[in-house]
Amino acid sequence: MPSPETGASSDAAEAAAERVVDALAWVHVSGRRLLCVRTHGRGLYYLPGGKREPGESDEAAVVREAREEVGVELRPATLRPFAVVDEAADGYPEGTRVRLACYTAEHTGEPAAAAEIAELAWLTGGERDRCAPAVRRVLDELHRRGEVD
Ligand SMILES: Nc1nc2c([nH]c(=O)n2[C@H]2C[C@H](O)[C@@H](COP(=O)(O)OP(=O)(O)OP(=O)(O)O)O2)c(=O)[nH]1
Repeated sequence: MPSPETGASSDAAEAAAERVVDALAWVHVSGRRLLCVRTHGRGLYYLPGGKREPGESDEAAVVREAREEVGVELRPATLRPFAVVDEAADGYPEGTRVRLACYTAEHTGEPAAAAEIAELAWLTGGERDRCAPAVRRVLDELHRRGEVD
């Protein structure tokens, strides 16, 4: 049976872990717009992505999430880190952050809503308010670089 001290510290570790959502996302621009997804039941747009499964690498996780959410195959050899964004997590209790490791990658297939995705949207910088905070940061950077309208 764990001692009270062990119990307390593991509770604290659990609480701390819950305040940061560690996730990955695929950044894909086409026609000067950023590919975004909206999950069923949510109002704001996300980047296609999600959390790693236990023991999964970033590369494997982003490839899997792109396949599950938008039905495309990323080419692992072309994965490049774009940015790691630390922002308020959407859909979690106040104070929760998302640490979103964003990657670009070439792909095959045409993005289409799959699994829990209600719809896709191709967004410009002017549509940033429709996005979760982490996506606003990515859109702002792409707009600043002149890659999205
Ligand atoms: N994919 C993604 N998640 C984001 C963004 N912004 C943001 O706050 N999040 C938060 C909300 C999501 O619930 C969480 C990502 O994890 P997820 O819940 O989609 O993960 P998952 O696909 O592994 O899903 P699950 O098994 O937990 O249902 O991060 C974003 O731009 N993209």
